[in-house]
Amino acid sequence: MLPVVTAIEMSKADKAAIEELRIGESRLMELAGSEAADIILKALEKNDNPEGCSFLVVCGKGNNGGDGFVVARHLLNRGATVDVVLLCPPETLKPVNREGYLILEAYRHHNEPLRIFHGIEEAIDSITETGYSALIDGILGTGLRITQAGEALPEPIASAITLLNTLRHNSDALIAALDVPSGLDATTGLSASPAVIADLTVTMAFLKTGFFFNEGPLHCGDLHTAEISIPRFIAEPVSTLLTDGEFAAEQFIMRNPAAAKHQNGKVLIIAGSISSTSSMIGAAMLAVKAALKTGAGYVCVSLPLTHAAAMHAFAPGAVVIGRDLDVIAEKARWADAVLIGCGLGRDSASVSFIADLLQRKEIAANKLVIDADALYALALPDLSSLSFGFSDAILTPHYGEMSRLSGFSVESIACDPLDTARTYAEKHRVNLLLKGYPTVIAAPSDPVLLNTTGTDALGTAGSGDILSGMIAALAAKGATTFNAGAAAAWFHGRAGDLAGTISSIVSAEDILEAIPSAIQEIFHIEE
Ligand SMILES: NC(=O)C1=CN([C@@H]2O[C@H](COP(=O)(O)OP(=O)(O)OC[C@H]3O[C@@H](n4cnc5c(N)ncnc54)[C@H](O)[C@@H]3O)[C@@H](O)[C@H]2O)[C@@H](O)CC1
Ligand SMILES: Nc1ncnc2c1ncn2[C@@H]1O[C@H](COP(=O)(O)OP(=O)(O)O)[C@@H](O)[C@H]1O
Ligand SMILES: [K+]
Repeated sequence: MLPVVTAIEMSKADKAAIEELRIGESRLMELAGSEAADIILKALEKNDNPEGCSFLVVCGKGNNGGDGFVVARHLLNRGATVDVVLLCPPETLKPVNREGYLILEAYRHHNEPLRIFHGIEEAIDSITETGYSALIDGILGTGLRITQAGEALPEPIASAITLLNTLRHNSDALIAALDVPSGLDATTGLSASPAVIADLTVTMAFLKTGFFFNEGPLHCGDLHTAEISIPRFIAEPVSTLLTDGEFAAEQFIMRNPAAAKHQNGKVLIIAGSISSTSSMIGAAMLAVKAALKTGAGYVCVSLPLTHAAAMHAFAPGAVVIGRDLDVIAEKARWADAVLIGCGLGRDSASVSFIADLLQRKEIAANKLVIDADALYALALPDLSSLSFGFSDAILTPHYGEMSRLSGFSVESIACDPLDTARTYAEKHRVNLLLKGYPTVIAAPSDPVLLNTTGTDALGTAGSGDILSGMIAALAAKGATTFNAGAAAAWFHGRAGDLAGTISSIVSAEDILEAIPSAIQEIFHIEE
């Protein structure tokens, strides 16, 4: 799994590479610039013949601008035409960046196809053509910190960003951002005003957390990582990792050829409810079917027995038990994992039923997936300490449920889901899967995982019930609830992708049907 770092973690890794490994800063910058030039030319499909291509490289006063000077030189070396805009007086550049700039000045004396504009006004006055192949953004990188979305950037940075976005809009030129699209906070993904909208981002050494949250995905375009000789070990321990297919495959434990149903993952699902005014049996049905489609050998579901026939018609393989607490506790002892919550209801009788269940040792000591109405109950002040008694549990809130559990507003959770999930998991000593895009999976101490599979295809009623059933199945088959949560999020996202070509019309039933393909696909990747 790839590391994903904050701006502070990146700067620590830079510092460690320079001080501990004694890699010179100019060596890092040389690699950053030459790799970026290579990646940009490949993205333009001009790697074999860059001659005839022209580039505009805009350089700020920090090291991001330093990367820009190196990119400009390598593009010139490959035969391209280059215009460079320097946004600050050259004498204010720090030595490593001034060196890059002075080399370019020296190139000019050799009649290279290079123009250097000093200041944004000179650039705007001189740039008449719109025939650039790409516009390269070396204005701001990980050094930018913003405190709120839409924060105004000062001049000349604001005009430089506007120039890039306008040229992109009025021509065929792509914007390639160096390290981070300028104006985007590399840690939070909050964007300043204005901020570069890149077609591709060539990031140095490691992906940044800000690419995945808030406005990050809207600004980055295609993500490429440049290897700049900052080895992974120097960034350890990594606090955030990106899930991938290989990780998901490892958590999917295959059936033993000689194994019977009760050896292939026994799941107990306590879900669904019926009142005089409504029925939420569908939530139980989706969770049950999802667990079966994810390969659970045996699924038992507790729901009002009046609905057993409907459940049998939908999922004949499932066994139905009623609501007797002792019968449920006995089944929990039999099960390898228990899922509680989907559609259980929020009236006082349902809440006390859930509280009774969560205090039963057969349930609390088992692998436990807690979703929906069980999260509602757990958020009540009297019950919030119950999570300390769980052996291996995962809570699966969306932002609304997280708000109730944590007391933070949905807005503040959306602003920093990574920190919200990490802090809650640490404080309550429980695993937490915070649903969203991306989904964040946090444990009390392990690194946090990010899952980026899935699209708005998953934004349909019942999609979360399906995810819970999938987590319970993977946990029952042998994974820890943390790993089962992260792997299920991966498969769930892929099932959404495979469920239909038009994401806007994907339904919960379509996602269910696509689960086997999403799992099979992983094993094809591995072959
Ligand atoms: N050794 C290193 O540190 C390496 C750094 N590299 C590059 O260096 C970049 C980071 O360089 P720097 O730390 O110099 O920072 P930047 O080049 O990102 O620029 C920081 C500048 O932005 C200004 N700034 C910060 N917040 C602002 C705000 N809210 N409004 C207006 N201005 C603001 C700062 O005063 C500073 O002048 C990386 O993104 C990467 O491109 C790479 O060359 C690899 C090696
Ligand atoms: N636009 C989206 N992109 C990616 N994933 C999404 C999107 N919208 C919803 N999802 C995913 O769909 C699921 C919805 O869960 P939830 O809100 O609990 O649904 P329900 O309560 O209807 O079962 C979560 O896993 C969430 O991450
Ligand atoms: K940049």
